[in-house]
Amino acid sequence: MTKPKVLISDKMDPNAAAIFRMRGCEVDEITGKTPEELKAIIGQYDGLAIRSSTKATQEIIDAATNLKVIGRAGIGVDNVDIPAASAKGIVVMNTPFGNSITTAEHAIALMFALARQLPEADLSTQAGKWEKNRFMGVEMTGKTLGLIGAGNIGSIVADRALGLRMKVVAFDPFLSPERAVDMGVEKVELDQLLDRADFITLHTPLTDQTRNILSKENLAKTKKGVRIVNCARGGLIDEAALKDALDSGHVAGAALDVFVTEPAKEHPLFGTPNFVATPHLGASTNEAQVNVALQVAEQMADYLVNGGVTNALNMPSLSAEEAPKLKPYMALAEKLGSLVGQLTTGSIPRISIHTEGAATELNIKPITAAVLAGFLRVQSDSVNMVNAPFLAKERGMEVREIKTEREGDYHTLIRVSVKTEDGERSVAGTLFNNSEPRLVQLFGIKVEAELAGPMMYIVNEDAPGFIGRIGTLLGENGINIGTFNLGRREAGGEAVLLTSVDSAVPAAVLDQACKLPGVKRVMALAF
Ligand SMILES: NC(=O)c1ccc[n+]([C@@H]2O[C@H](COP(=O)([O-])OP(=O)(O)OC[C@H]3O[C@@H](n4cnc5c(N)ncnc54)[C@H](O)[C@@H]3O)[C@@H](O)[C@H]2O)c1
Ligand SMILES: O=C(O)[C@H](O)COP(=O)(O)O
Repeated sequence: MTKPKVLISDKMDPNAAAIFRMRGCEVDEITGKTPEELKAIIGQYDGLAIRSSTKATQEIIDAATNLKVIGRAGIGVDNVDIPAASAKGIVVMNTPFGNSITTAEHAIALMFALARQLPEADLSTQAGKWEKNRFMGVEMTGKTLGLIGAGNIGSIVADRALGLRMKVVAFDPFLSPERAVDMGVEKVELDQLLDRADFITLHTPLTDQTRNILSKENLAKTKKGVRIVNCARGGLIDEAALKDALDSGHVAGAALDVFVTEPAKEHPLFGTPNFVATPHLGASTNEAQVNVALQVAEQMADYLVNGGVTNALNMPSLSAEEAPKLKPYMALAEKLGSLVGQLTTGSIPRISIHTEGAATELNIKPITAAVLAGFLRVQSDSVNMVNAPFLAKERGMEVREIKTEREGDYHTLIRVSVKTEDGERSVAGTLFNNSEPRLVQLFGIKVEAELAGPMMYIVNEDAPGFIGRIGTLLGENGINIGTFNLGRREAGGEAVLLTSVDSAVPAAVLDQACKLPGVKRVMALAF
């Protein structure tokens, strides 16, 4: 088996390359490439490991003919075109916790830098000025910190600020009142935060809702003398309005680690009094870089070598505990999806995934993704569990998930139903020995079949002599039968045959089968 090949395209702790090699991947470390240079080489790689410098744009993704996974050694993935990656079936992963403490500490460090004007005091002192009376700071104890965004990093900042005896108020629409109580913060609306905070720190991703959250208007609503720290993403603050507010003295200090345009080698804010800048250093400690490098390499290698998925942003994650239990269910789900996909034509406005009995205890998302992948792969080879939900949505398919905890005829069951122009059609399967996928119902007819390899599907009238005739036809054409699975609605009624064969049935043989007495439909299937 050829080894998966990974490109590390941003500066990363050497542990990442070591882990990739240890886990059986080939790895190249090539940093500082221009987009054109990256485009020229990306086709060779199965995995791309990045930090924030590499931009995984639509153009790069289009050129990435073999790419299966993009791993971000860090948190923010605004440098990855996730819809483009999803459409191409590429998993995008990040390491959501590896650098949170370090970044929170940087935010606290910048708050202290502003409170005591540390950078200016250092410059002045080392210039031999000893300006003891110029630098009058403020105490943080007793002051109010306004957190915009109270997720992983925001909550660590809150914890440290409470340790400094600050009062913490937080604006985060997704923060539950219970979590706010646990964190020891007061949940407030943005306007209240702006009105009350002596310090403001930002900890949200950059989205349409958070872009310019500290706009000119909102900066005007802040308390006079406020100090602002942004260690999250450039674009959360209107930089021109911030410059005006610093110049007017309304804002007493601002510290930015991140900028609208990076690298920020020149900027109107540079040189403004009470302004502190760092070059996107939030995650830059030895500890955080080792954490994210180890984690991203483990996660990516897991996916490339074993198909394990952790911290993916565009597909359901499978924990190490869940994976072994879910694996046979996903195989069953994919086969059922594929069977329905092969047996139905025309537009499918709705697909329903119904679990019964033991299957209901599992995370249904990977099962749904596997059904959709099996179903849509009939139309395109490039469909996988990552892009299948996305493609289903794009094709206007409603996806329903239904659970019935009570067991029916089987202790565990997955039923896949599609709405077609001729009505609802469904197939169902179970697991024998908790591990072997079996089809148990096909369009309302009970059967028992293993869906594997090349198969032939026949719908016929139940009548004596049919089995002999079909056996003879296949035998005369040198096609060996593996399994022979029959089912019927009632004696003499509609019957189905699903037979596995050792070689694909040629079109001419399918034609001859179609002409046998009582045969209504014949199809070759493949699993
Ligand atoms: N400077 C750096 O080097 C550095 C390092 C790590 C992370 N970051 C950035 O910090 C940010 C936060 O990271 P995190 O790990 O805490 O993320 P997180 O997802 O854990 O938390 C983000 C929080 O923002 C909240 N949020 C979303 N929309 C909001 C809105 N409109 N208003 C207010 N709150 C909103 C979410 O509810 C969530 O609680 C990310 O953008 C990340 O990229 C920067
Ligand atoms: O989102 C992140 O993790 C930070 O912005 C860190 O970025 P970096 O890996 O480029 O330092």
